[in-house]
Amino acid sequence: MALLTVDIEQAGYKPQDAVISQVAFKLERSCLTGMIGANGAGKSTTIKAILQELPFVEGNVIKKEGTTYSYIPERPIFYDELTLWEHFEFVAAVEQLGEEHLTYAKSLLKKFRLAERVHEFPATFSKGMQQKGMIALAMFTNPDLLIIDEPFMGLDPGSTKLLLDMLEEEKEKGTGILMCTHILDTAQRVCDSFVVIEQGTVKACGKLTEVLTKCGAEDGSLYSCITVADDGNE
Ligand SMILES: Nc1ncnc2c1ncn2[C@@H]1O[C@H](COP(=O)(O)OP(=O)(O)OP(=O)(O)O)[C@@H](O)[C@H]1O
Repeated sequence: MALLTVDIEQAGYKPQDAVISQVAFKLERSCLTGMIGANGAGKSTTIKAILQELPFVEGNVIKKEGTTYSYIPERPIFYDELTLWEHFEFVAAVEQLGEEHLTYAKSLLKKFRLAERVHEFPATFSKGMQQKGMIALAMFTNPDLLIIDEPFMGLDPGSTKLLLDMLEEEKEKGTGILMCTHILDTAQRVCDSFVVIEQGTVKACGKLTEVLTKCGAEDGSLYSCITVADDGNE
């Protein structure tokens, strides 16, 4: 059974006002799935439906029993009154995680060159540092499933490379990953499967070759799978 089976008929922010419809795909273990689409296509809304944060969802999002997940939002969210390290301690306490998780957290923070800053408040960090803090917070719990919205925003080239290596390691551990991104050349290189969202619905889904064929991308590039809606202006 897949880690997560998404089969949404309709979903949105107000009852009976669908923003996405007929969105169906599966997330498997050890598989990095890239969700791509133009601005406003419905990627973040699909993620919110998966996280059960939408008031209106018709259909099903079925998690395999016992599956744990972590979510890395597009914009980092921290508690103002907690230092970065206190965030790790807080999550560890709430989720009843053992000392080995906090040891793993320290190694992640070291890799991200945040070890010296852990006792400071994240609000005083740069955007990229906040993003790396969020990534470490999501990973230290060792979830079965990682859901990541635009992970490369604000990351310097070294941190981007580090994150890509970490995603590879996560996959080797068996983690399933859903990653929303506009960095399509990177997505094309690293993702195992794709979900192309257009105007709130799935335009294509599957391995690269299937998706390129379904989208008629004759140049073999994911960029050709994304149609930007005409806003009617000259
Ligand atoms: N909180 C909200 N309330 C009402 N409508 C919303 C809300 N958030 C998003 N929408 C609408 O839902 C549609 C899909 O937006 P969504 O944020 O899912 O797009 P996206 O594919 O993630 O875009 P982007 O690449 O710009 O992040 C858009 O028309 C947007 O205006």
